[in-house]
Amino acid sequence: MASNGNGNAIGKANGVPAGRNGLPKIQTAKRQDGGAPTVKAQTIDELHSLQKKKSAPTTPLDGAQGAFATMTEEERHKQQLQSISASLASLTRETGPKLVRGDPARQSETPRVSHAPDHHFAPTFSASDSSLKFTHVLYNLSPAELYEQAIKYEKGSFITSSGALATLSGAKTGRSPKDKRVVRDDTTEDELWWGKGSPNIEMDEHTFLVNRERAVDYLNSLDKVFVNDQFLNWDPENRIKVRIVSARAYHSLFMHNMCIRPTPEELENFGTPDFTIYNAGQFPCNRYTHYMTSSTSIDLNLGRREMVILGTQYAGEMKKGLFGVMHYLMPMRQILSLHSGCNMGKDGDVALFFGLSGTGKTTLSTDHNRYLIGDDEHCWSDKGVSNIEGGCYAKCIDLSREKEPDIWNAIKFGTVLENVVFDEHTREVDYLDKSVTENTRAAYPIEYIPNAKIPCVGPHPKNVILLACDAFGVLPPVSKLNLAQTMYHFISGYTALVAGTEEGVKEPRATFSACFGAAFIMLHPTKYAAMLASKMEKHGATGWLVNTGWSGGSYGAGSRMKLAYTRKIIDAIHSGKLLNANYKKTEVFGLEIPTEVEGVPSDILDPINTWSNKKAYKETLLKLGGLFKSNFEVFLDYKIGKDAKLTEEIVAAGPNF
Ligand SMILES: Nc1ncnc2c1ncn2[C@@H]1O[C@H](COP(=O)(O)OP(=O)(O)O)[C@@H](O)[C@H]1O
Ligand SMILES: C=C(OP(=O)(O)O)C(=O)O
Ligand SMILES: [Ca+2]
Ligand SMILES: [Mn+2]
Repeated sequence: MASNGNGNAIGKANGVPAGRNGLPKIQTAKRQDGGAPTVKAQTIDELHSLQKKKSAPTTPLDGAQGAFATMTEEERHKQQLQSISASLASLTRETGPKLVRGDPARQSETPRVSHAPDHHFAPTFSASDSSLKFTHVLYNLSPAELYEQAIKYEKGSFITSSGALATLSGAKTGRSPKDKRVVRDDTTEDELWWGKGSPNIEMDEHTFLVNRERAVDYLNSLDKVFVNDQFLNWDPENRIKVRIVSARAYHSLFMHNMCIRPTPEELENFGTPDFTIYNAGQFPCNRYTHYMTSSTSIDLNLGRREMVILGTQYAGEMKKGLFGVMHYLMPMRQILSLHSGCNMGKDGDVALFFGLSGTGKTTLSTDHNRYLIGDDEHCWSDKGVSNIEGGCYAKCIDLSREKEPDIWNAIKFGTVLENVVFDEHTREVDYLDKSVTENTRAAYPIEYIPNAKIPCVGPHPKNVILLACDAFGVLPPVSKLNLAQTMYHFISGYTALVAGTEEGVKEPRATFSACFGAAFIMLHPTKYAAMLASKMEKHGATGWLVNTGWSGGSYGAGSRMKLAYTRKIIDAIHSGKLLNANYKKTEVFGLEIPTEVEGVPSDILDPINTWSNKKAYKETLLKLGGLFKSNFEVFLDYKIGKDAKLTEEIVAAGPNF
């Protein structure tokens, strides 16, 4: 600042006499008390030990409540280690792994090493070296601790300028649905959906155990493993306890963000998990193992309540794997599991956003004017809706502060940023850069969204919005559906697979995925459809089909629907205005489309107006209609619900030409 004749400006700052260059002089004078305050430490090690106070996350008890209130910290640790030791025990050897709590690198600082009780440890000559080593358990670490672990030990971990943890997921940057297998046993044989169209590719119990042993051996061969004990489902009566054993801080932080985080009291009473994931993703499966067709295998065993991951580090496998488990467990309790986002207006009006990956569930459910219940996985029970997860997983390719401010602001300390590219020096992320993958992702706790509704539950939905990203550009931006049409489109699950989320998809391609989540459903689609129909009917919900894909031509010729327009359409659905608009019926699909929506140019509402070549439009429309018809053929033999009339209506609700 230039001097303007004010004597204080140069001579003194805050009353401290100025030294050379006008800067305040450094105080070196001795204090009256005989010296500057000194730390209460005699050695450097002691000084460092002062830095950290004992706290909750790894020792979750404040002593007051709970059945274990009388337990000492040591006893509690012992019990936790016993439970984890049981999780990690080999099924073929006599000895369980010897577990130690804490970071092996820090053992000098925390000398109190508690050994896992080795109940069946009896040294024999058959014991291998693996049973003689220790495995350190990093249990429910905090985000800060996980950052340190990642940055120290995992190549490709960096802190971005906004504080997020940038990581690389390795060779796989999307899910591998073709490598996902489900154990077919006497029970699942009858219960699950097998065969054409089903995501459940079978494997036998023995092969599962071979892969399980491989994963467990790999994990036990490491110096340390991360263990997360967390919950799924905000409906307290239907909460599921999950344990995730993984080798990377990245995976542990991802699940910390994505699952529901237990309070210290809840963790204290955690007990035995209902489901366990063994994530040995850095280690491949063995191609000589029966059924293995690549180095990647994601194996689900519902009987054992376990999942094994080999040969992929893509973190989405864990959350979507658990989603599959919920698609099995919840319908058994008459609860419908939904691959949908969910939000609620100020008046308590709830909307569901169904859609396949990349169609806009996360983007459109994250709405500054509404409460976010969740972005991806929900349950609909007799009491209303509940989120399964405790976090969101947003696509961030082309993310901008202007278009998606809430997601932008959620990318801060604690958030996992997968496979993004950033400036080497400033660590500013370039969200346009697809060098690593188009499927760049951010995983953050749901409370990072300012309007998150905690607990993440709400009343029965009023609107059921089916999102389709139509790469052909012939579906209208919005159509109002009757119940039969809603069911037809729900079972069809049409969209274009957008590049990146699944391996090998490089450009949008038409796909049909039953219930908008065929990769995750475990029962026949008509089971979920029947539940959805009866719930929508009972609670008077309206169905909508929203095309978030192309307009003005197919992919390559037209362009993606403007997000601003889609938001206006969604606003009109929420407000109830669209329910009472004027409608006309389209050819072929017989969809009811509004003639006007506030804030949206009327001419785009009927896609024919946006195509310069009307003949090409008509041909493309018929082509898509044909794809719908042939896709639906496999469902014609099934009855939906108890009422045969509904089935007939649903079949008739498809394209007609
Ligand atoms: N009209 C639109 N509606 C919704 N999303 C759009 C639209 N146009 C572009 N997008 C982009 O498409 C992507 C949708 O991804 P996301 O919301 O994460 O999907 P999902 O949660 O269903 O997997 C986002 O990157 C979003 O910015
Ligand atoms: C993470 C995924 O889901 P979504 O794109 O629906 O968020 C996925 O399909 O792998
Ligand atoms: Ca999805
Ligand atoms: Mn999503």
